[in-house]
Amino acid sequence: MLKEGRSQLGPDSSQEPQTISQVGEFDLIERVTAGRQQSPGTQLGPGDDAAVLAAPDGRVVATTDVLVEQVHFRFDWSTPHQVGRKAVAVNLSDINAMGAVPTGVLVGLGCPPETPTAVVDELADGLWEEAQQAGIGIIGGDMVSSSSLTISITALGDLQGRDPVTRSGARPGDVVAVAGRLGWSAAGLAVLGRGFRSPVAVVGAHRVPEPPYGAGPQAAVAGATSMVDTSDGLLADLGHIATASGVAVDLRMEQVEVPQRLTEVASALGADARHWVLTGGEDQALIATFPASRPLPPDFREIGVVTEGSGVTIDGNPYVGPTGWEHWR
Ligand SMILES: Nc1ncnc2c1ncn2[C@@H]1O[C@H](COP(=O)(O)OP(=O)(O)OP(=O)(O)O)[C@@H](O)[C@H]1O
Ligand SMILES: Cc1ncc(C[n+]2csc(CCOP(=O)(O)O)c2C)c(N)n1
Ligand SMILES: [Mg+2]
Ligand SMILES: [Mg+2]
Ligand SMILES: [Mg+2]
Repeated sequence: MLKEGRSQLGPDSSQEPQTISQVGEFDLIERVTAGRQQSPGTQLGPGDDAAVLAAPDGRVVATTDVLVEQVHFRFDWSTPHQVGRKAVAVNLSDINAMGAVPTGVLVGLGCPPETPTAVVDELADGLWEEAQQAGIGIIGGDMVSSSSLTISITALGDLQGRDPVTRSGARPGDVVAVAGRLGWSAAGLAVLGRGFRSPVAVVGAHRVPEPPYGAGPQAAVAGATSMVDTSDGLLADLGHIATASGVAVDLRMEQVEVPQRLTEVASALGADARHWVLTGGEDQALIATFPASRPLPPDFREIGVVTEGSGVTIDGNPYVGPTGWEHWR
């Protein structure tokens, strides 16, 4: 609700404000935070100089991902609600990739003054919906004026007494496995980029990723030696494991599924579905390595092996071309 005296409305102050500059900073904060349900671990939520969260494990997992209009999303391709969900999902995905469970998120929002109030309302609903799906709340944030709409999220998580699963523990002989979708978001991006709005299965995957929440802790319990989420692309993100662990990774292409749905979309667009699966980002799948002696946890499927050496190969051959998204390239 708007508080009297704060809003700078035009001559007819009974009108609902159309833009956020008419609402003002503090009423906007009130608008996006009021009446929301926090998790039991939140001892102090939004409203003070900082929030206070319980840290049951005694350690806190912390990660940040920033999303910028025209770089990470477009409002002619996605609704504000979808953008809000995606912004939280990509952050919770990094908590998942450490083998942790999320405990709270903080949301920094930069908006141009002419941003419609309805856009921020819907964005906030999307942010909250994805957070609440994970059983957490938005425990704080910041609102500033900016030239393009920017969402900077910090996610916090709990290791539940387990060691974090880092990028650096893969060992020769380990199996490489994946949980979640690969290539779907890139297919959706290609469809939207050509001016189409369907098929909804791929467009939806681009608008709101579906990270395999729960598979991260599952991998940790199953003894994963390394893990990363796919934000830039399978080959690029596997490259982070190879580099950090000082090993080579070889993908076995007969094990890497190229879904029929993606093949159909690719053939309609004259594109290459295999390329989407190997280098498409933003699916927020998990790639992990496991000792070959241990059974893979249920959400994971084998896609390759870890060997001695360096870099990522496919059936022993290097991949030619960009392996994933890189900013400024
Ligand atoms: N400006 C920065 N200052 C300090 N550390 C940073 C900065 N930018 C990135 N990092 C760190 O570098 C590492 C890699 O960052 P990156 O953003 O690639 O990770 P990610 O979130 O897994 O990937 P993505 O951004 O594609 O989702 C992370 O540990 C991140 O915290
Ligand atoms: C309008 C628009 N154009 C292009 C893309 C594709 N894209 C942007 S950032 C990124 C990698 C992950 O980002 P980060 O590394 O910052 O986490 C990808 C694949 C998009 N989502 N929206
Ligand atoms: Mg990551
Ligand atoms: Mg990330
Ligand atoms: Mg990235």
